[in-house]
Amino acid sequence: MMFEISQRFFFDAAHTLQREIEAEGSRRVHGHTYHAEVFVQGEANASGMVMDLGFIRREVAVLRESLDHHFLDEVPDLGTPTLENLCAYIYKRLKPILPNLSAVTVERHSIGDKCTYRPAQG
Ligand SMILES: Nc1nc2c(c(=O)[nH]1)N=C([C@H](O)[C@H](O)COP(=O)(O)OP(=O)(O)OP(=O)(O)O)CN2
Ligand SMILES: [Zn+2]
Repeated sequence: MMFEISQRFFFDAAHTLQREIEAEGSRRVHGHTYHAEVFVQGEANASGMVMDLGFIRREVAVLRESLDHHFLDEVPDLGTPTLENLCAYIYKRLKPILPNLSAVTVERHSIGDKCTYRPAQG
């Protein structure tokens, strides 16, 4: 049987964003609380687990340090601090440690924005 387990976390960070609409506030330095979730797929092993969620939580905590209370415009390898690039950044950081990482979501609850990155199969 195939399962998908996940771990949620949040981080607070500042950024600027150049936009064609609603541009004024976005281009000034401002902050958000981002809510992220990482998903790992697989069969359950002899212990009845796809993977110990404690292991995922530990790796997420290390990754979180690179984002929480940071100015996202200056985070190396992130690029323009959009939800899309945050998903890609988290995926690229965790994939080598979590080979069965199947998706990453990042959202801003305050405004209802959400992005999901799920790599193409194959
Ligand atoms: N495809 C995307 N579109 C937009 C993104 C994105 O990441 N990907 N991001 C934004 C803005 O950052 C988002 O709408 C928030 O706007 P912002 O000016 O940063 O803040 P607000 O004051 O509008 O929201 P609060 O969270 O209430 O502060 C737009 N499009
Ligand atoms: Zn913003």
